[in-house]
Amino acid sequence: MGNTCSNHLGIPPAKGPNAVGCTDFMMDHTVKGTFFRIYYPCQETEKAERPDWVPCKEYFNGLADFMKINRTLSERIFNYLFGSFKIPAFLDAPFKSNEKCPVVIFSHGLGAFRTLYSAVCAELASQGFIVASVEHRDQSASATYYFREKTESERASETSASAQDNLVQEWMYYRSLKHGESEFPVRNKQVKQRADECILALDTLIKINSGIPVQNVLKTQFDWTTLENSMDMCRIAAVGHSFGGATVIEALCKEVKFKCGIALDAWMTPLDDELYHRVKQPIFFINSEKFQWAGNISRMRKLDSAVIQRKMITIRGTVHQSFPDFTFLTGNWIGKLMKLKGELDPELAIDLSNKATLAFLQRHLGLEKNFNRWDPLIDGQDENLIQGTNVTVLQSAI
Ligand SMILES: CCN(CC)CCN(C[C@]12C[C@](c3ccc(C(F)(F)F)cc3)(C1)C2)C(=O)Cn1c(SCc2ccc(F)cc2)nc(=O)c2c1C=CC2
Repeated sequence: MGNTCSNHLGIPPAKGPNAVGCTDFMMDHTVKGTFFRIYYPCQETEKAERPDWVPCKEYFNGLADFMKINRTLSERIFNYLFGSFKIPAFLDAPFKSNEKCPVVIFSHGLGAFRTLYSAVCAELASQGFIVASVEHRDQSASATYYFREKTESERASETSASAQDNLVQEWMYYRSLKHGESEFPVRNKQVKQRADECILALDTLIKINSGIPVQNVLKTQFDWTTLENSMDMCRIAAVGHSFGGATVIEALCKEVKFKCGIALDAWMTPLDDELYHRVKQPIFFINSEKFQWAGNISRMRKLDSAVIQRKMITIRGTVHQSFPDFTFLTGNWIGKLMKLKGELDPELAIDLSNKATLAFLQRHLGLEKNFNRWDPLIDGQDENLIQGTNVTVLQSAI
């Protein structure tokens, strides 16, 4: 848990009936491969430990770049503030489920990376889902890494004794917009790559499910063959936060295997106008009260349909950062100061979002669970929810 003085802080444990395991997967040695963390229902084990929430310091460096603050100073601050937090899951715990698991592919926001949404992903896994939280290599992540083969000169230059396998770990950091560079072309190219990476992650899970051997370049203690025939490949959804919300819509458009999508405080700017009439699956927009604006909402309303279920709710007293894990990891006043927390208790906020998400997934994946008890949340029926949006959108803008 966090440092002693703030031991009430930490990412809330998942509420579902299953214990949650997590492990990492990286395919092949190129930046074009897929890299994701999976969260899954696991056997209760005492011996497995909880992994660090931020896997290595390069991520803090990347966060500093993203927030345009000095690296060395911020690395110490981040390490002090967040360095000791663990995520609510057991690293490499053995997979266990007595039924086929529905699948969720999760896409992070601008400047985030695969581990920062564990309160959402672990909750879904505790309710029986297998969740792959993708780490994007479109330079929208604060940091990410991949392996490449050593070049001749690299091999030649190293001392023969140290020559491990011939792989080099390469770090890729957040690419900020150049001065005067227009945003749309960059973000539109990124959202297309992000959707492809979500589809590649799904294809990898399909291979694993059908027993086709896939190579994980990361050395983990997890036995991937235990996932053979464990996933229900007719029940697949995409979920994402902010830029990841746009990625959900792009991915639904490209891949019909995604039966529905849930966009958490979606940022619609990166999407092509001609995409809106092409996407055919149900979509659920779960918005914060403070982040949205008329132009963004009117883009979401372009997806309104009389025949395909499109829903929107707004959670009162929430901010953009109410969805990633940071919202749980600072005290109240610093959290509000840094806009990591809204007025509503962060655990209540994410609980409402998760329950509404589960109800929507049950409805559109045809699950036989009891998530339908949270159906009223889909229509904003709760004191902390607004049906639709609090933002006033001019009728003409739709
Ligand atoms: C000047 C920087 N400028 C960059 C364009 C704007 C920076 N910014 C607001 C921030 C992220 C903030 C943040 C994080 C983390 C701490 C910490 F202290 F807790 F670490 C503090 C303060 C800084 C709140 C956003 O970009 C908001 N945002 C996000 S935030 C996703 C995220 C990123 C890093 C995380 F660690 C967790 C979550 N994802 C999106 O897809 C989109 C947007 C905006 C449009 C599309």
